[in-house]
Amino acid sequence: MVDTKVTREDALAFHMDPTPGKWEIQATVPMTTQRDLSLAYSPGVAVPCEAIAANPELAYDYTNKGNLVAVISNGTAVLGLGNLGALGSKPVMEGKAVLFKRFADVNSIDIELDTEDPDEFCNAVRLMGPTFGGINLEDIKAPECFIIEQRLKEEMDIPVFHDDQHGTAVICAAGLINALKISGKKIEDVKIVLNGAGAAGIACLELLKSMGAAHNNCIMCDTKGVIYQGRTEGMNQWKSAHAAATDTRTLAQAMNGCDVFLGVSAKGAVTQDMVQSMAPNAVIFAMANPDPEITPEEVHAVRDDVIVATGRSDYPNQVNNVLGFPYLFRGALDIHARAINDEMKIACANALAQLAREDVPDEVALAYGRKLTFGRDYIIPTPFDPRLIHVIPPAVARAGMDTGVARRPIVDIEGYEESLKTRMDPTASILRGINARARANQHTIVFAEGDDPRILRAAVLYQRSGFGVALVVGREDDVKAKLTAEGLGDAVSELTIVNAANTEHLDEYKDFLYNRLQRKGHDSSDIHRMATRDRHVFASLMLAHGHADGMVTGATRKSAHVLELINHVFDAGPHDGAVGVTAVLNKGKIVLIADTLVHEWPDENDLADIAERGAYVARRLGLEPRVAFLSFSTFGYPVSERAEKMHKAPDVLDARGVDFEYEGEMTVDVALNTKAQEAYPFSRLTGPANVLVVPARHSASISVKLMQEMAGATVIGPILAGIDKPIQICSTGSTVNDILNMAVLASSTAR
Ligand SMILES: NC(=O)C1=CN([C@@H]2O[C@H](COP(=O)(O)OP(=O)(O)OC[C@H]3O[C@@H](n4cnc5c(N)ncnc54)[C@H](OP(=O)(O)O)[C@@H]3O)[C@@H](O)[C@H]2O)C=CC1
Ligand SMILES: CC(=O)C(=O)O
Ligand SMILES: [Mg+2]
Repeated sequence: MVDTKVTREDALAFHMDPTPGKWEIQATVPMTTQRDLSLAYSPGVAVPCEAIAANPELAYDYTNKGNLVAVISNGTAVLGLGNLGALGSKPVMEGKAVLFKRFADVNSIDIELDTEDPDEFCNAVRLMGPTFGGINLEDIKAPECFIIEQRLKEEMDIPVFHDDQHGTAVICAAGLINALKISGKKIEDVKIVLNGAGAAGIACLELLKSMGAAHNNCIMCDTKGVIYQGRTEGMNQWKSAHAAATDTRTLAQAMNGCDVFLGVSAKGAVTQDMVQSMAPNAVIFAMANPDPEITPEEVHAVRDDVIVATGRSDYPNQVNNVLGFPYLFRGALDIHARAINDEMKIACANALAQLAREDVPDEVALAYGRKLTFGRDYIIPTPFDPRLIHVIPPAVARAGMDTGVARRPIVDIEGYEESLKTRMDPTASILRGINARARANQHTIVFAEGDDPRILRAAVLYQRSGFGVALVVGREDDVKAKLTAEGLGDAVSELTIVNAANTEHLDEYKDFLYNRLQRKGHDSSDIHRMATRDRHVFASLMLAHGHADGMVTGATRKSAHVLELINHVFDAGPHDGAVGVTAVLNKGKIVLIADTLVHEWPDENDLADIAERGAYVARRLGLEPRVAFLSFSTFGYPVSERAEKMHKAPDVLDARGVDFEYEGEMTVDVALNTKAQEAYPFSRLTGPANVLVVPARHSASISVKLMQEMAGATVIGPILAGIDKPIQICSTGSTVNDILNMAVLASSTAR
């Protein structure tokens, strides 16, 4: 099992911070001037209104309809939790909406309808049809969901898709295609038992039968047991269609000798005895959420030849509709589809199955912390696979065009595939990589400022998120009181509190410090005071002695002051090759800015050092470095004494023969904008720069803080590079999340 423990507190905090819920709305047009107002609203808005009234197709050009999907529920079958009502279902629906955005760049809003009456439900949805490019129905119980979906499909001219039925069926089919390939069985021959005759169950069995599963080989069960021909209790027309000619009456009897078990029912419905009675090389998809019918551990305890999948992300083989609905709708929206038909669903299932059989890119392996190769523990792509967005929607769109549901077919399908690649935020995969490396490293991080509640919360999160061990420097009674005040009293026993009074290494630390500082004006009582009372020095001493792998500090004091203290223990001055590198993430881009900490006014040799350190950090983050030396001039114009050192720095790197791309001097737009780069065809940069070496510390500070304040960029760092242990220096305004990010970055870059 992948170690991603989630506590009740984590789940509630995630839904409360930074603002209640999981999404908000942003404008895509400027709304600052009188002219903007006149265009966006009256009188300008009248023009597209009249155009659309005359030709409804134009709604796809002048409104957000074409990329907007409603996730609609009445909360009658929320995951496997039962009828929680419309409001109770809202967290799941908000979640589906953000999954649409995150995985396929589809804008989505959740709508919870407070009715269990299919007529009322259908009326409400039908009336809002003009707003959306598609309707994703979610967590509506059977059999009402069948009536609702069927009626809305007939009445609406946009795709209406009940995710729990068809999304689940598509992923289940994709997984089963591959599981049967591995177990060497054919879908036409296998005996299938499906538990749960609701929305998901009926749709799964229907799709599998349309793909070749034999009616006589399939048995469906519900809370009353086997659905056999002639049964009357708890029946409806959809169950009747799958009633089997069989003498078996219970799930246990049905599973005896079967090849495939599919569970879309409830937690714990399957026992180990049932598993033992299945045929050799059996397949079990226990898809109930949040808890499966049987856990992989329970299966593996009694059988080692079974291929197991669940609906959860913390086990291998996640058979969950998150792999389907974002991409099915992406493909459907991009052809302005009238519907999502069976051919589009089957195309999606086949494309997913095919993708799992292909070589997996390193970045996916990195994000999951393990090598993924087609086999028992990898029968279906993982949700964070970046290929999904450009592989699955084209397959769906093609099938839609071939079957006549496209209002606007795609002419250049290759161009379409390329455009899909640019939809996703590349910083997400970088952050995932950093997290995965940190988790794999399991490093110990010392948090120097254990008297600050933000630091304590970040330390608790670091440990609880499974990154490794967090040590906090502080007084035990103070840390306990502060954790308790933060509502984290239970974390007191989890965190290791370190200080001069409880370490056995104090003499060793003091000797080390005395040796370094005796000729720098510090006597032994200074040394004692520093080692015992200054938490920055104490934490640095722990790091220097290998009692931690990385350090986070700076949340309570100015970084220049903290750096001075660290310098008592480490050679982290400008002449020691130390450099501060800050990562700035915004709008899908990541750039490293250096030197943000150590060199006040670097000369060309220092600038070359800074470039080398920046390139090193870039590689540790999984980026291939492209370094730009920034100035207000580009390649010698305008001539200025101040720009001269930036002009010369590339020559220094030429002489050093480094193994990364660099160029300069140049203005920041030339460094970051490929269009602006076209004016300099001789430039050695093959793309936008990702390491920006700035002329001085003041320009570094100004650019980072400007990005943070004006653009809302995420800033991680500075990380102190060039010394052999990672030290992260936060800013005094850092949030808990910023501090956690810094700890994770320190951990991922530590050796
Ligand atoms: N992994 C995935 O992607 C997905 C998983 N699911 C999961 O599937 C489950 C069902 O969802 P959905 O189809 O939407 O819900 P529905 O309410 O439409 O259907 C539930 C069905 O399960 C049956 N059932 C419930 N408990 C048991 C049990 N202990 N033994 C046998 N049958 C039982 C019910 O039987 P009866 O008819 O007798 O009441 C009913 O037929 C949920 O756990 C859900 O989380 C759903 C969609 C996607
Ligand atoms: C995954 C999903 O949609 C469900 O469990 O209901
Ligand atoms: Mg669902």
